[in-house]
Amino acid sequence: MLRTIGLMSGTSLDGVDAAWVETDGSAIGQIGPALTLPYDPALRRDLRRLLDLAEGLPPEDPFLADCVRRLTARHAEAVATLRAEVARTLGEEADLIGFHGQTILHRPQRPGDAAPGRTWQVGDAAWLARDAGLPVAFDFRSADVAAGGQGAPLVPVVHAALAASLPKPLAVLNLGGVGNVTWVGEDGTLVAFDTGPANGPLDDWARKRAQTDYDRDGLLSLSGQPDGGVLARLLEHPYLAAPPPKSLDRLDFDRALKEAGAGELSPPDGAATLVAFCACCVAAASRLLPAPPLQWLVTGGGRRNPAMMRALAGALDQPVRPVEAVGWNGDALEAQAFGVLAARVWHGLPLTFPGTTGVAAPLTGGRIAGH
Ligand SMILES: Nc1ncnc2c1ncn2[C@@H]1O[C@H](COP(=O)(O)OP(=O)(O)OP(=O)(O)O)[C@@H](O)[C@H]1O
Ligand SMILES: CC(=O)N[C@H]1[C@@H]2OC[C@@H](O2)[C@@H](O)[C@@H]1O[C@H](C)C(=O)O
Repeated sequence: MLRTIGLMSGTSLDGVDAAWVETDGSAIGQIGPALTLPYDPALRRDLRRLLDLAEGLPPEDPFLADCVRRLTARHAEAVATLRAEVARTLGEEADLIGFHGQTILHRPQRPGDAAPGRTWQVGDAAWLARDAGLPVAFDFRSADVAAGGQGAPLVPVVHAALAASLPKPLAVLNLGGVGNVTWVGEDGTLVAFDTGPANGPLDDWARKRAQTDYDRDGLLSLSGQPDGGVLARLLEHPYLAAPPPKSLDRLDFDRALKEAGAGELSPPDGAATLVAFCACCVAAASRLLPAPPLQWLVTGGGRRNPAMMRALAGALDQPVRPVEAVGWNGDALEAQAFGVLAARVWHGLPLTFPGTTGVAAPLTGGRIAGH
């Protein structure tokens, strides 16, 4: 087994998650410590700006280069801190790093698109490999997009490995900036796709209208009422009923939100409407699954929002529980997954599947720096 450190900087731009896990890419051995290093407000703001600029940005843009340098340095700090913790608590080292980087643009090919798809994760893997003195697996998504796949989600294969002994069918719901679901059938069949926006628009709303980074503990949304009209207009979005495979950019619903009139609501009602919309997106996703799951296990920061968990319980017909109910760590899961995916890159195992990204056949991907 390889001793991996997985690193994930998700679409909510709140910081980098790092986790240590022993794995051969298929089985998961010892699970070690995990941590999150938050980004300082300036880096958060600049990464958010990068998302808006990404489309026309040349790779050598100096603002981009500066963001990449600061982002990579924070990842290196996370690696060093976690390695010290692993040495102290387990007496272990690491063999391999899995470095997702920061997605700044995600536009896989959609039906009818003339242009080829594109997905862009930034981060300096070669620099990180030199700094850590370890090989670094990176660029997990582009081979899949180049082969006509969605390039996301990637974590389902790891959800399935973790869920090996749980009753099926099972749904794992990740509520990060964007939401995504993994459905695992009784025979191991995997179906996975992005459900819709999750915390991304809610974070933007909280920042713009309530001067807070996010809807902490659901306080803002719990004090408002969803607006039926705005919600009904949002629910007409064709993404929701479209069959998988499908995936989203962090900003894909911004225009729809504006056109639906979400911006005119009061801060609490706007937040309540965004929470309700996220839950309705998940309910729409549930109608696209091959069979109803026995339960929904919720991971990602959204599970910490009581308003979100309440809305989900109301919108879904099956029990909804945080992943901690089955002993997983919902703050570390994505980082652990990128450790496992790094081992898969190392061993040349497929990362993506027809049921996850829509590639024609299981496909390998990723590259290794510092090897
Ligand atoms: N206590 C809390 N109350 C409400 N919301 C919370 C709380 N803690 C975290 N969140 C939400 O979770 C978000 C972070 O979630 P997470 O770390 O899963 O996202 P991510 O990994 O960046 O995104 P993605 O999975 O889309 O890549 C925060 O931006 C915030 O909106
Ligand atoms: C392009 C990209 O970075 N997508 C992320 C994003 O955040 C959640 C959702 O959208 C998911 O599809 C994906 O991340 C997880 C880690 C995945 O690939 O499984």
